[in-house]
Amino acid sequence: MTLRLGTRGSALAMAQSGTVAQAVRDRTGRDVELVEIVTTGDRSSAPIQTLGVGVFVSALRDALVANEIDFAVHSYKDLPTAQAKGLVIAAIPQRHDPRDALVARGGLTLNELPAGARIGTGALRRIAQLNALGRRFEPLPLRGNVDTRLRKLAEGEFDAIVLAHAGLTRLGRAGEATEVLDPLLMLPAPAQGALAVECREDDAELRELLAALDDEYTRAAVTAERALLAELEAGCSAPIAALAEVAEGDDGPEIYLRGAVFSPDGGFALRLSRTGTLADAAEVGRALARDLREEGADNALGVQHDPHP
Ligand SMILES: NCc1[nH]cc(CCC(=O)O)c1CC(=O)O
Repeated sequence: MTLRLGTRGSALAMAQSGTVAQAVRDRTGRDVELVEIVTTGDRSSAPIQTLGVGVFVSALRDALVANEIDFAVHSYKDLPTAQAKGLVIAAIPQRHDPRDALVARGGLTLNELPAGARIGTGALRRIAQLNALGRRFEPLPLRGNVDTRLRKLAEGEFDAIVLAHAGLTRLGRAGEATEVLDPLLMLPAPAQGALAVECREDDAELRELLAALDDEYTRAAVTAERALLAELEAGCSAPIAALAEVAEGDDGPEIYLRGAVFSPDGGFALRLSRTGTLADAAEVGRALARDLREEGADNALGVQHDPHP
Protein backbone atom coordinates (compact mmCIF):
# COMPACT_ATOMS: atom_id res chain seq x y z
CA MET A 1 0.00 0.00 0.00
CA THR A 2 1.08 3.56 -0.71
CA LEU A 3 2.38 5.37 2.37
CA ARG A 4 0.88 8.80 2.97
CA LEU A 5 3.39 11.41 4.10
CA GLY A 6 1.80 14.53 5.57
CA THR A 7 3.63 17.78 4.96
CA ARG A 8 3.19 21.50 5.18
CA GLY A 9 3.07 23.20 1.82
CA SER A 10 5.96 25.64 2.26
CA ALA A 11 8.88 25.20 -0.09
CA LEU A 12 11.10 24.25 2.86
CA ALA A 13 8.64 21.66 4.19
CA MET A 14 8.13 20.21 0.70
CA ALA A 15 11.89 19.93 0.20
CA GLN A 16 12.34 18.21 3.57
CA SER A 17 9.43 15.84 3.04
CA GLY A 18 10.54 15.13 -0.52
CA THR A 19 13.97 14.04 0.70
CA VAL A 20 12.51 11.76 3.36
CA ALA A 21 9.94 10.34 0.91
CA GLN A 22 12.71 9.49 -1.54
CA ALA A 23 14.82 7.87 1.19
CA VAL A 24 11.86 5.68 2.18
CA ARG A 25 11.22 4.71 -1.47
CA ASP A 26 14.90 3.89 -2.01
CA ARG A 27 15.19 1.78 1.12
CA THR A 28 11.85 -0.02 1.07
CA GLY A 29 10.59 0.00 -2.51
CA ARG A 30 7.28 1.32 -1.17
CA ASP A 31 5.32 4.09 -2.88
CA VAL A 32 5.10 7.32 -0.91
CA GLU A 33 2.67 10.13 -1.69
CA LEU A 34 2.81 13.63 -0.21
CA VAL A 35 -0.38 14.91 1.41
CA GLU A 36 -0.42 18.65 2.04
CA ILE A 37 -1.69 19.82 5.43
CA VAL A 38 -2.18 23.50 6.28
CA THR A 39 -1.14 24.44 9.83
CA THR A 40 -2.03 27.44 12.01
CA GLY A 41 1.49 28.72 11.52
CA ASP A 42 1.01 28.75 7.74
CA ARG A 43 -2.28 30.65 7.99
CA SER A 44 -1.08 33.44 10.27
CA SER A 45 1.65 36.00 9.78
CA ALA A 46 1.61 37.16 13.42
CA PRO A 47 4.86 36.90 15.42
CA ILE A 48 5.48 33.25 16.33
CA GLN A 49 5.72 34.01 20.06
CA THR A 50 2.08 35.20 20.03
CA LEU A 51 0.73 32.05 18.37
CA GLY A 52 1.64 29.56 21.09
CA VAL A 53 3.53 26.29 20.85
CA GLY A 54 3.24 23.75 18.09
CA VAL A 55 1.68 26.02 15.50
CA PHE A 56 3.48 24.28 12.63
CA VAL A 57 2.87 20.86 14.10
CA SER A 58 -0.61 20.38 15.60
CA ALA A 59 -2.53 19.98 12.34
CA LEU A 60 -0.06 17.32 11.16
CA ARG A 61 -0.38 15.45 14.45
CA ASP A 62 -4.18 15.62 14.28
CA ALA A 63 -4.04 14.10 10.78
CA LEU A 64 -1.78 11.31 12.06
CA VAL A 65 -4.08 10.48 14.96
CA ALA A 66 -7.11 10.57 12.61
CA ASN A 67 -5.34 8.11 10.27
CA GLU A 68 -5.48 10.56 7.35
CA ILE A 69 -1.72 10.22 6.90
CA ASP A 70 0.79 7.54 7.94
CA PHE A 71 3.77 9.68 8.84
CA ALA A 72 4.88 13.29 8.98
CA VAL A 73 8.15 15.19 8.71
CA HIS A 74 8.72 18.18 10.98
CA SER A 75 11.56 20.61 11.50
CA TYR A 76 12.58 19.24 14.86
CA LYS A 77 13.07 22.65 16.42
CA ASP A 78 9.41 23.49 15.75
CA LEU A 79 8.21 20.59 17.94
CA PRO A 80 6.87 21.32 21.44
CA THR A 81 8.99 19.55 24.07
CA ALA A 82 6.07 17.33 25.14
CA GLN A 83 5.79 14.18 23.03
CA ALA A 84 2.31 13.77 21.55
CA LYS A 85 0.18 10.92 22.93
CA GLY A 86 -0.01 7.88 20.70
CA LEU A 87 2.74 9.18 18.38
CA VAL A 88 6.47 8.51 18.26
CA ILE A 89 9.53 10.05 16.59
CA ALA A 90 10.42 6.98 14.56
CA ALA A 91 13.50 8.48 12.93
CA ILE A 92 15.87 11.40 13.26
CA PRO A 93 17.86 11.45 10.00
CA GLN A 94 21.42 12.69 9.90
CA ARG A 95 21.73 16.42 10.51
CA HIS A 96 24.14 18.20 8.22
CA ASP A 97 24.48 21.73 9.57
CA PRO A 98 22.86 23.07 12.73
CA ARG A 99 24.31 26.59 12.46
CA ASP A 100 22.72 29.92 11.65
CA ALA A 101 23.69 31.84 8.54
CA LEU A 102 23.96 35.53 7.80
CA VAL A 103 22.73 36.82 4.47
CA ALA A 104 23.83 40.43 4.07
CA ARG A 105 23.46 42.88 1.22
CA GLY A 106 26.74 43.65 -0.49
CA GLY A 107 28.19 40.31 0.58
CA LEU A 108 29.12 41.58 4.03
CA THR A 109 30.04 39.39 7.00
CA LEU A 110 28.94 40.08 10.56
CA ASN A 111 32.27 41.78 11.27
CA GLU A 112 31.89 44.06 8.28
CA LEU A 113 28.37 45.26 9.09
CA PRO A 114 28.36 48.80 10.51
CA ALA A 115 26.89 49.86 13.85
CA GLY A 116 23.17 50.48 13.40
CA ALA A 117 22.84 47.83 10.70
CA ARG A 118 19.23 46.64 10.43
CA ILE A 119 19.21 42.88 10.89
CA GLY A 120 15.98 41.00 10.29
CA THR A 121 15.07 38.09 12.56
CA GLY A 122 12.05 37.24 14.66
CA ALA A 123 13.74 34.82 17.05
CA LEU A 124 14.43 36.16 20.55
CA ARG A 125 17.44 33.85 20.70
CA ARG A 126 19.00 35.50 17.66
CA ILE A 127 18.02 39.04 18.72
CA ALA A 128 19.60 38.53 22.14
CA GLN A 129 22.84 37.17 20.67
CA LEU A 130 23.05 40.00 18.15
CA ASN A 131 22.60 42.46 21.02
CA ALA A 132 25.17 40.61 23.14
CA LEU A 133 27.81 41.34 20.48
CA GLY A 134 27.75 44.97 21.64
CA ARG A 135 27.88 46.25 18.07
CA ARG A 136 24.68 48.31 18.36
CA PHE A 137 23.02 46.42 15.55
CA GLU A 138 19.31 47.05 15.16
CA PRO A 139 17.42 43.73 15.16
CA LEU A 140 14.06 44.11 13.41
CA PRO A 141 11.12 41.68 13.32
CA LEU A 142 11.02 39.37 10.32
CA ARG A 143 8.75 36.43 9.71
CA GLY A 144 7.63 34.32 6.82
CA ASN A 145 8.95 31.53 4.68
CA VAL A 146 12.62 31.47 3.81
CA ASP A 147 11.85 32.83 0.32
CA THR A 148 9.82 35.69 1.80
CA ARG A 149 12.67 36.59 4.14
CA LEU A 150 15.21 36.63 1.33
CA ARG A 151 12.88 38.75 -0.78
CA LYS A 152 12.45 41.31 2.03
CA LEU A 153 16.22 41.54 2.29
CA ALA A 154 16.57 42.05 -1.45
CA GLU A 155 13.88 44.76 -1.35
CA GLY A 156 16.02 46.77 1.06
CA GLU A 157 13.99 46.39 4.23
CA PHE A 158 17.09 45.12 6.02
CA ASP A 159 20.88 45.24 5.68
CA ALA A 160 21.09 41.57 6.65
CA ILE A 161 19.01 38.68 7.94
CA VAL A 162 19.86 35.66 10.10
CA LEU A 163 18.31 32.28 9.41
CA ALA A 164 19.06 28.58 9.67
CA HIS A 165 21.75 27.47 7.24
CA ALA A 166 19.94 24.12 6.86
CA GLY A 167 16.87 25.90 5.51
CA LEU A 168 18.90 27.73 2.88
CA THR A 169 20.67 24.53 1.91
CA ARG A 170 17.43 22.56 1.52
CA LEU A 171 16.09 25.23 -0.81
CA GLY A 172 19.26 25.19 -2.87
CA ARG A 173 20.10 28.73 -1.76
CA ALA A 174 23.10 28.08 0.52
CA GLY A 175 25.18 30.11 -1.91
CA GLU A 176 23.38 33.25 -0.73
CA ALA A 177 24.77 32.99 2.79
CA THR A 178 27.48 35.59 3.23
CA GLU A 179 28.67 33.93 6.46
CA VAL A 180 27.87 30.73 8.30
CA LEU A 181 27.89 31.95 11.89
CA ASP A 182 30.30 30.42 14.38
CA PRO A 183 28.35 28.94 17.32
CA LEU A 184 30.59 31.03 19.60
CA LEU A 185 28.78 34.10 18.26
CA MET A 186 25.40 32.60 17.46
CA LEU A 187 24.56 29.35 19.23
CA PRO A 188 21.69 27.69 17.35
CA ALA A 189 18.26 26.69 18.65
CA PRO A 190 17.97 23.24 20.22
CA ALA A 191 17.52 20.67 17.39
CA GLN A 192 18.03 23.27 14.65
CA GLY A 193 18.73 21.63 11.30
CA ALA A 194 17.36 18.25 12.40
CA LEU A 195 14.21 16.58 11.10
CA ALA A 196 11.70 14.53 13.09
CA VAL A 197 9.92 11.72 11.28
CA GLU A 198 6.79 10.94 13.27
CA CYS A 199 4.24 8.13 13.03
CA ARG A 200 1.65 6.36 15.16
CA GLU A 201 3.11 4.50 18.11
CA ASP A 202 1.14 1.34 17.32
CA ASP A 203 2.22 1.22 13.66
CA ALA A 204 4.96 -1.36 14.26
CA GLU A 205 5.55 -2.09 10.58
CA LEU A 206 6.11 1.55 9.61
CA ARG A 207 8.22 2.20 12.70
CA GLU A 208 10.55 -0.53 11.58
CA LEU A 209 10.77 0.85 8.04
CA LEU A 210 11.48 4.35 9.30
CA ALA A 211 14.08 3.21 11.84
CA ALA A 212 16.41 2.66 8.88
CA LEU A 213 16.54 6.45 8.42
CA ASP A 214 17.60 7.08 12.02
CA ASP A 215 21.09 8.45 12.68
CA GLU A 216 22.49 7.49 16.08
CA TYR A 217 24.76 10.51 16.56
CA THR A 218 22.12 13.00 15.48
CA ARG A 219 19.56 11.38 17.78
CA ALA A 220 21.97 11.64 20.73
CA ALA A 221 22.78 15.28 19.95
CA VAL A 222 19.13 16.26 19.55
CA THR A 223 18.21 14.33 22.71
CA ALA A 224 20.76 16.32 24.75
CA GLU A 225 19.74 19.68 23.26
CA ARG A 226 16.03 19.06 23.78
CA ALA A 227 16.49 17.71 27.32
CA LEU A 228 18.20 20.99 28.17
CA LEU A 229 15.31 22.95 26.66
CA ALA A 230 12.66 20.87 28.44
CA GLU A 231 14.40 21.24 31.80
CA LEU A 232 14.67 25.03 31.48
CA GLU A 233 11.33 25.68 29.87
CA ALA A 234 9.37 26.77 32.95
CA GLY A 235 6.54 28.09 30.78
CA CYS A 236 8.53 30.74 28.98
CA SER A 237 9.49 31.52 25.41
CA ALA A 238 12.91 32.73 26.48
CA PRO A 239 16.07 32.85 24.39
CA ILE A 240 17.64 29.44 24.92
CA ALA A 241 20.35 28.03 22.65
CA ALA A 242 21.96 24.59 22.60
CA LEU A 243 24.29 22.65 20.36
CA ALA A 244 25.60 19.13 20.90
CA GLU A 245 28.40 17.64 18.84
CA VAL A 246 29.65 14.08 18.85
CA ALA A 247 33.39 13.44 18.73
CA GLU A 248 35.44 10.29 19.11
CA GLY A 249 36.85 10.08 22.65
CA ASP A 250 39.28 7.57 24.15
CA ASP A 251 36.43 5.29 25.19
CA GLY A 252 34.26 5.72 22.10
CA PRO A 253 32.02 8.54 20.92
CA GLU A 254 31.40 11.43 23.32
CA ILE A 255 28.84 14.15 23.34
CA TYR A 256 29.92 17.77 23.80
CA LEU A 257 26.95 19.96 24.67
CA ARG A 258 26.99 23.74 24.78
CA GLY A 259 24.05 25.65 26.20
CA ALA A 260 23.28 29.32 26.66
CA VAL A 261 20.59 31.63 27.96
CA PHE A 262 20.29 35.34 27.34
CA SER A 263 18.19 38.28 28.38
CA PRO A 264 16.49 39.74 25.29
CA ASP A 265 18.66 42.88 25.39
CA GLY A 266 21.78 40.72 25.45
CA GLY A 267 22.95 42.34 28.70
CA PHE A 268 22.90 38.96 30.40
CA ALA A 269 24.58 36.10 28.52
CA LEU A 270 25.44 32.82 30.17
CA ARG A 271 27.21 30.07 28.21
CA LEU A 272 28.20 26.70 29.72
CA SER A 273 29.11 23.24 28.44
CA ARG A 274 29.25 19.60 29.52
CA THR A 275 30.38 16.30 28.06
CA GLY A 276 29.11 12.75 28.46
CA THR A 277 28.46 9.45 26.74
CA LEU A 278 25.81 9.06 24.04
CA ALA A 279 23.76 6.81 26.32
CA ASP A 280 23.64 9.66 28.86
CA ALA A 281 22.59 12.29 26.29
CA ALA A 282 19.36 13.23 28.08
CA GLU A 283 21.05 13.44 31.46
CA VAL A 284 23.84 15.61 29.99
CA GLY A 285 21.17 18.01 28.79
CA ARG A 286 19.32 18.08 32.11
CA ALA A 287 22.55 18.49 34.07
CA LEU A 288 23.65 21.41 31.89
CA ALA A 289 20.23 23.01 32.36
CA ARG A 290 20.69 22.73 36.13
CA ASP A 291 24.17 24.27 35.82
CA LEU A 292 22.69 27.17 33.87
CA ARG A 293 20.00 27.62 36.48
CA GLU A 294 22.55 27.63 39.30
CA GLU A 295 24.52 30.31 37.50
CA GLY A 296 21.47 32.54 37.24
CA ALA A 297 19.60 31.46 34.12
CA ASP A 298 16.33 32.34 35.82
CA ASN A 299 17.33 36.01 35.73
CA ALA A 300 17.16 35.83 31.96
CA LEU A 301 14.19 33.49 31.78
CA GLY A 302 11.97 35.71 33.92
CA VAL A 303 11.00 32.94 36.33
CA GLN A 304 8.93 34.24 39.25
CA HIS A 305 10.29 33.19 42.63
CA ASP A 306 7.91 33.00 45.55
CA PRO A 307 9.41 35.30 48.22
CA HIS A 308 7.73 33.25 50.98
CA PRO A 309 8.27 29.61 50.05
N1 LIG B 1 11.14 28.53 12.87
C1 LIG B 1 11.03 28.31 11.49
C2 LIG B 1 12.00 27.30 11.02
N2 LIG B 1 11.89 26.01 11.39
C3 LIG B 1 12.94 25.33 10.84
C4 LIG B 1 13.71 26.22 10.11
C5 LIG B 1 14.93 25.93 9.37
C6 LIG B 1 15.33 24.50 9.21
C7 LIG B 1 15.78 23.84 10.47
O1 LIG B 1 16.21 24.46 11.45
O2 LIG B 1 15.73 22.59 10.46
C8 LIG B 1 13.12 27.47 10.20
C9 LIG B 1 13.57 28.71 9.57
C10 LIG B 1 14.75 29.37 10.23
O3 LIG B 1 14.94 29.25 11.46
O4 LIG B 1 15.49 30.07 9.55
